[in-house]
Amino acid sequence: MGKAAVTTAVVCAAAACAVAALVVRYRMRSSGRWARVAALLKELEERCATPVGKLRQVADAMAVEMHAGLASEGGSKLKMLISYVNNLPTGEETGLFYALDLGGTNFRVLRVQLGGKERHVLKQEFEEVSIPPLLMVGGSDELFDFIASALAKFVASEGEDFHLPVGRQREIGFTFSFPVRQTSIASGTLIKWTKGFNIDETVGEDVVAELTRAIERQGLDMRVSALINDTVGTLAGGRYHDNDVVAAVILGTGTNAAYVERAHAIPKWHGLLPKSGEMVINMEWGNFRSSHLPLTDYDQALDNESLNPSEQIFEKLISGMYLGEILRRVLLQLAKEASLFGDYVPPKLEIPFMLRTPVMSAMHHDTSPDLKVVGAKLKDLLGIPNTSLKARKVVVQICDIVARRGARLAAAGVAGILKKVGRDTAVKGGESVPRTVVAMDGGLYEHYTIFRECLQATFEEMLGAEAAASVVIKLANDGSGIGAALLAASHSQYRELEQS
Ligand SMILES: Nc1ncnc2c1ncn2[C@@H]1O[C@H](COP(=O)(O)OP(=O)(O)O)[C@@H](O)[C@H]1O
Ligand SMILES: O=P(O)(O)OC[C@H]1O[C@@H](O)[C@H](O)[C@@H](O)[C@@H]1O
Repeated sequence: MGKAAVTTAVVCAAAACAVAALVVRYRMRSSGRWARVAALLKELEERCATPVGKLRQVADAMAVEMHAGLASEGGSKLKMLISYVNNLPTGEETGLFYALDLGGTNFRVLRVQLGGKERHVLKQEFEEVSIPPLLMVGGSDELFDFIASALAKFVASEGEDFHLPVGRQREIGFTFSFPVRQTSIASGTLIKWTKGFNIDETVGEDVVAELTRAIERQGLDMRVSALINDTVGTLAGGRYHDNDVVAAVILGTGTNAAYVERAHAIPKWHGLLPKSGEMVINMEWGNFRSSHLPLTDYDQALDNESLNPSEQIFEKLISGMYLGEILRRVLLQLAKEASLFGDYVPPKLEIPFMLRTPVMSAMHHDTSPDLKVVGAKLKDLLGIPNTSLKARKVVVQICDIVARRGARLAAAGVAGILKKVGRDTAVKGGESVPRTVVAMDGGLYEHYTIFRECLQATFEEMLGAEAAASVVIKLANDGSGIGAALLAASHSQYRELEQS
């Protein structure tokens, strides 16, 4: 073989060796990378684990904290707020009533013409607007003026089908989805903001007075006849259609629960005992905290960097505002520590709340063989193109771990309430336990199917088939809107006139 040929052969051989070495190095690095991914996934799974024994401890702790919160003000992280609702709708309510529902993401205005026992809701109309994020952290008057102006526009569109007796004021049920220390059915001071709201000047103020002033600034002649939390509204709306409703849970941007307590079981209540012998309690369960909660470093970091550090820990584990953010934090860690998306960290993955729960839900529900929805969301929203199927599968696995932890903890919360009211077993004191209904609402519960189904299955796993058979957990869609209007009706300033 000539010299040139030998040289060529040697060069080719060397090149081949180099390529082989590169391939081996790549494969080794790649296998090392996926081993690191697997290790981090395993650690996450272990830290987020919610075996049924742990869930029972969470449920027991919830029931204990409920007792403590009813015993004295400040007795527990659970505020167990008196709602001043001691008569739930009878179904006989009649007339035109408005409802305003200020939630964590959306603001809804609603009007309803009630037709009494036989005819119930004759007609209802509502509008929903997203709350401009800047108003959540701006001035108090700006927020309430935004609400009042939306109300004024809505009232102006009132049609012939809605009618009010001559000379009467339009009345409003005001649903305010934040913790309020109520002083009556239609007054109460804001304890603190939660979720994405943070307006210092409103804290400690009477939110009905704030709204009333804003309504006057709009030149509207309307009166707030009931101030309620959205869980209380959902309970009232649920009871309107099903007399067995004893509790309501919201799983939306935030999370919370309300339930019907026996008035004599509220040591901190020094008012007159209501004739009904009952009082609806707004638990503010988002602030629940227990050593049994499976907290990870991701949760800790999220809490430390939130608007309300060390507050609303239960809410930060299970509600819509936070599930997507937890997922983002885990993906960021895997991108940094295990090059999940290759040798660079996608810049958008560094931005807090860049990954919202509806996107997480869409990826989690992707059933396509190549997970193309996952690929598209990663590319379009996070600027991560050309992800491998392997990486997409990891994303779905993390969605599953985070969402199931949230759903299982929510189920434990419901079990805790039922334990408090003695409805968590099939038989109590020799008597079979009556049918018990928990009204659910909120965009997370309504739209995140895997989350909702996991909550239901976990609840049955915790209680056992026999006890769970007497408990119905059902969606009470927009219960808080109708509920607020019903409670406005049952506390109307004209009620005595109608009864006389
Ligand atoms: N398709 C979805 N999948 C999962 N979560 C969703 C979806 N749509 C909305 N959500 C969650 O529901 C929340 C809105 O809940 P909703 O009850 O409608 O309003 P609010 O919390 O303002 O009362 C959103 O913040 C989001 O976290
Ligand atoms: O309907 P949203 O906005 O998800 O609110 C649910 C709960 O969110 C919590 O943050 C509030 O403290 C509760 O009062 C409220 O009920």
